[in-house]
Amino acid sequence: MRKQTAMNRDWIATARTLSEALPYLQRYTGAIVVIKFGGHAMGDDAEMESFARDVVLMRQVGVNPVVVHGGGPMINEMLAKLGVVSEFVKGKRVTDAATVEVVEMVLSGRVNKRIVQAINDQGGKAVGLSGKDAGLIVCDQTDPALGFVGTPSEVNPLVLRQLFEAGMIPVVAPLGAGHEGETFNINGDTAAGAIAAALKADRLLLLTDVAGVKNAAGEVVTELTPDHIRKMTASGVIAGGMIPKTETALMAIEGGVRAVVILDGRAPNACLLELFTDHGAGSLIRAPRP
Ligand SMILES: Nc1ncnc2c1ncn2[C@@H]1O[C@H](COP(=O)(O)OP(=O)(O)O)[C@@H](O)[C@H]1O
Ligand SMILES: CC(=O)N[C@@H](CCC(=O)OP(=O)(O)O)C(=O)O
Repeated sequence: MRKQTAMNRDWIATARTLSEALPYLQRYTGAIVVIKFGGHAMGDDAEMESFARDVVLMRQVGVNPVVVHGGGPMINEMLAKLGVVSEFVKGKRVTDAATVEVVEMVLSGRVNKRIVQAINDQGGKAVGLSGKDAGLIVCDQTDPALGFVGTPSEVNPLVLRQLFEAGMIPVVAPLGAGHEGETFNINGDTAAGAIAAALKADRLLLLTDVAGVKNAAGEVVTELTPDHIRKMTASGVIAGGMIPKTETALMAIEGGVRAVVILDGRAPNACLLELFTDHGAGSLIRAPRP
């Protein structure tokens, strides 16, 4: 008789996880999942590789993933080398004409190409672009006090749909074009939300460096409604970089996205856990069920 060793018990658990994934794989076939990959979630090469594998696996099982990335820490690093200090107001960088040039160079150059390369190294076909390509994101100025910071006013996702049809994975840098030919710096969460709403995505995953949205006691809240978010923001429990994320979640849900999840992108296989297992991860935000 065959004995169950500790090792083959592990294999049985792995097989069970794969089998349990079936209903989720079926649910997400053909689904559009927009993933915001924040600068703080990018971490080291091993974390980047794990993220890229998850994205390639999603595509392999029939999901249409779109990666929209940030890169705030990488912009800070470059600005520091150039001796420029930048200020944030409610999570958005005050961006003058010289700063927007650095922002575009870092986001469309170093950060975008690192992600594209990581996905392609895992056997995916990633295509890097920014919101300025093919009229993807047209912006209005958010507030004159913030300089070249844009709020998406028009999103034309045709180029993304064409890339899906060709089996490719779009990787989008959060920049937009103004009506006068200006380049606008868009907060990565805002850009991801606008793209998710234009695509009426099934899921928007906002990957960051905390396990989810925390309450006043510091515990992660696993399910939130727009109303909870408004109360937690008014009381100051949601602050700093979490504000653009939760604002984005509200906007995306109003715009027709089915649900938004804020989760820790540094946790191994965070996206797969969220999409394909019973466990979920992070904080799920959706409109209350009628
Ligand atoms: N209620 C909250 N729950 C969780 N994080 C919060 C909350 N309020 C503020 N934060 C802060 O928001 C940060 C995430 O935003 P940010 O640093 O801009 O992330 P990213 O670079 O991934 O976009 C967290 O690291 C945390 O310090
Ligand atoms: C207007 C604005 O603040 N733009 C952001 C764009 C990058 C970003 O959003 O990066 P993370 O997601 O890594 O924070 C910035 O300049 O830092």
